[in-house]
Amino acid sequence: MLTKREELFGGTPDEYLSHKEKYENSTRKAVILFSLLRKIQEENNTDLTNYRNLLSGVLGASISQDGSPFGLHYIMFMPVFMSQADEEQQERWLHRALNCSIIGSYAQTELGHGTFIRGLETTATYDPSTQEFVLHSPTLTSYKWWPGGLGNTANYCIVIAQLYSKGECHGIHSFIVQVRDEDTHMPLPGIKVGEIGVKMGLNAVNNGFIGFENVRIPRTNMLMKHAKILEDGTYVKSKNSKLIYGAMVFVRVVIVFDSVNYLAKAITVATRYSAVRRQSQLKEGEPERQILDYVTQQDKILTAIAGCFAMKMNARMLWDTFNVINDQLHKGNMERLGELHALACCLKAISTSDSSLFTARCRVSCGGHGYMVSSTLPATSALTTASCTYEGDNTVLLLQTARFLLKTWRQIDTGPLTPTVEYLKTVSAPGFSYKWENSIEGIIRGFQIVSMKKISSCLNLMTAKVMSGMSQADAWNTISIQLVSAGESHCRAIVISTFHEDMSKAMRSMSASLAEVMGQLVELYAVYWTLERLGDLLEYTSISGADVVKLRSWYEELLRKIRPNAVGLVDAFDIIDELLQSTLGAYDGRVYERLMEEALKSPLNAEPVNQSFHKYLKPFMQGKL
Ligand SMILES: CCCCCCCCCC(=O)SCCNC(=O)CCNC(=O)[C@H](O)C(C)(C)COP(=O)(O)OP(=O)(O)OC[C@H]1O[C@@H](n2cnc3c(N)ncnc32)[C@H](O)[C@@H]1OP(=O)(O)O
Ligand SMILES: Cc1cc2nc3c(=O)[nH]c(=O)nc-3n(C[C@H](O)[C@H](O)[C@H](O)COP(=O)(O)OP(=O)(O)OC[C@H]3O[C@@H](n4cnc5c(N)ncnc54)[C@H](O)[C@@H]3O)c2cc1C
Repeated sequence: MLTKREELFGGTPDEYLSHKEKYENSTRKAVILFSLLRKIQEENNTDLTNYRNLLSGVLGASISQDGSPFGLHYIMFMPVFMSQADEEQQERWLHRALNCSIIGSYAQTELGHGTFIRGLETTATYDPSTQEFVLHSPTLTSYKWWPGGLGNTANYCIVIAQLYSKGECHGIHSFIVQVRDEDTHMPLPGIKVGEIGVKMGLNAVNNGFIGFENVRIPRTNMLMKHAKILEDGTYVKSKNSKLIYGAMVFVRVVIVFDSVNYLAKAITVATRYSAVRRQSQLKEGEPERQILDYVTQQDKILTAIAGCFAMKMNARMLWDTFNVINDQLHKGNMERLGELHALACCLKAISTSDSSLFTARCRVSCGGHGYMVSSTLPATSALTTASCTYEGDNTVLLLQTARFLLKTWRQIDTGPLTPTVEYLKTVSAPGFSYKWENSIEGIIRGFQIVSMKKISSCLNLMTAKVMSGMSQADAWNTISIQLVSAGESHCRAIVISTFHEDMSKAMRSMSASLAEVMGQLVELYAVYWTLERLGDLLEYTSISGADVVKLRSWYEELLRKIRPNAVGLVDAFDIIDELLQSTLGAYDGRVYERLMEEALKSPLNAEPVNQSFHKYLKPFMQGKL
């Protein structure tokens, strides 16, 4: 009798399963895991606060490196319900979703549209004679494409469609639609649903497509917490049209935590392997060195560790900010919605692009063995690059942040600013003077000045172009590279200052030795990004060549100091081997034995001579083909 653990982590490695077998196996494992999660849920009432803990349980423990067919059910279907459905609808469906007696997905993106959601083509036309909506996919490009779990798993999904009533279009709204029979799982009439095929990664997520041929759903299937359609077809608008976007903000907040989880896996593998792997002699005649002793290796990996800790603290800040503002939104106070959207956008963009960049570095830092699927680094790389696209393409999200920053800058003199942007006022105040200094505080100030000057320069450029006769939209597009850069600089200033402030607070309750190591990570992160963004700092601050020389030695000194604690730092993530799923990163360090053990599991090693020898090779080599 297999234990739960063996059931979850045993069997043929996913990499040797067919696409279909991989899905079936991940569904089998998901059912085991989510039955356990369902038990946890039954012990606690689940609202948005502890919902995130539950969700990070889902994400952190998503046991297959290829994701899970139930992921979207937890990540979007339920949060959208909690934020967009009215009391009666939550009563009707939420409990069933929470105990997984229905499995949902979230269908927004279409073949033809992902970013520009106001351009979505799926329609929901209200028919007052039957008090129903008619859902329809008018074109091939209107087919929903990408929704996780929709291919073969979900029997319900939330569909985002253009709402028409009395001949008028009221824009995109959310609808709950049953897509498969709850008993037979057959697609319901008028519904064409399937799976989109093999992807670069996440091949257990079961991303699907769906098209509607005049499918009728009751009026009360429109999620009506904000906007409504009355029985006679009267449209009641939402207090704020942007509230429909709310779920995307929540998921972006979760993605920041998720990018930390993925990066923690990659650096655990790369760091442990770099402590085990010995290669080359530093001095003639000496034994070969641990590759972690090479400063170039430390440059790749220790900066990733610092980045992981930095983003973890910023994820917590974002979650706290989300909760504060979400409470205000529930009370009808929309004042900080724009700030929350801008913060969620830039932190989602920067956390995922950093995670993708550092994970790719971890892969190459492990040489050829880092290219083995059994190292888990290729799959983690495929995961992190996907996160730069889903829940909003990173470029587009940084432009959203820039849009908010320009609006803020235009109003800089009209009153106090909200917390995440009040530094703009400080560093632009008359009489504010600043001279570069090689210190954490000096670096934070420097990044804040760069951000402020970029935003100000973008606004001046936009104004000049519009004054010269260019349209607002063309001026925006012309300088959009600088707008993205302004969004990134703003985010980097926030990440460094949050890491420094929150870590300084945490260090007060640490032992002196631990506090020293944590302080070194903060310095390493700040100095690394200073050296990475030297161009901006030279353009907008008084940093000098002499400062840069000193920064470089400071950086190298930090790598030397952190090196002895590198393995201890990643062990602190405490990722069990079954979740790490890595021949290179397993806790026992038996790298070579594990590589060989995994290789022997390859079906190609089941027999000494593969059948292709007799069918192809031998006749070929004998000139008979
Ligand atoms: C956890 C990880 C596991 C894996 C899970 C994978 C899940 C993936 C699931 C998905 O991918 S679901 C699909 C996700 N799709 C997107 O994120 C689409 C991205 N596109 C957009 O969000 C919008 O199209 C975009 C913001 C880019 C532009 O929309 P609009 O053209 O309506 O906005 P516009 O730029 O004109 O701005 C209109 C106003 O809305 C505001 N706004 C836009 N999005 C908002 C938002 N989300 N929240 C609050 N406000 C928002 C914006 O700030 C602005 O306010 P102001 O007028 O006051 O300046
Ligand atoms: C693994 C994965 C899972 C997903 N899961 C889901 C899901 O469950 N449900 C769902 O609804 N969707 C899902 N998606 C879809 C995802 O949300 C979209 O892919 C994403 O929103 C980007 O849209 P797009 O693919 O149409 O890219 P596009 O918007 O076409 O972007 C392509 C390029 O155009 C650029 N671009 C687009 N608009 C602008 C602009 N205004 N200014 C400047 N540049 C621009 C982008 O920067 C990018 O470089 C998933 C995607 C992936 C990869």
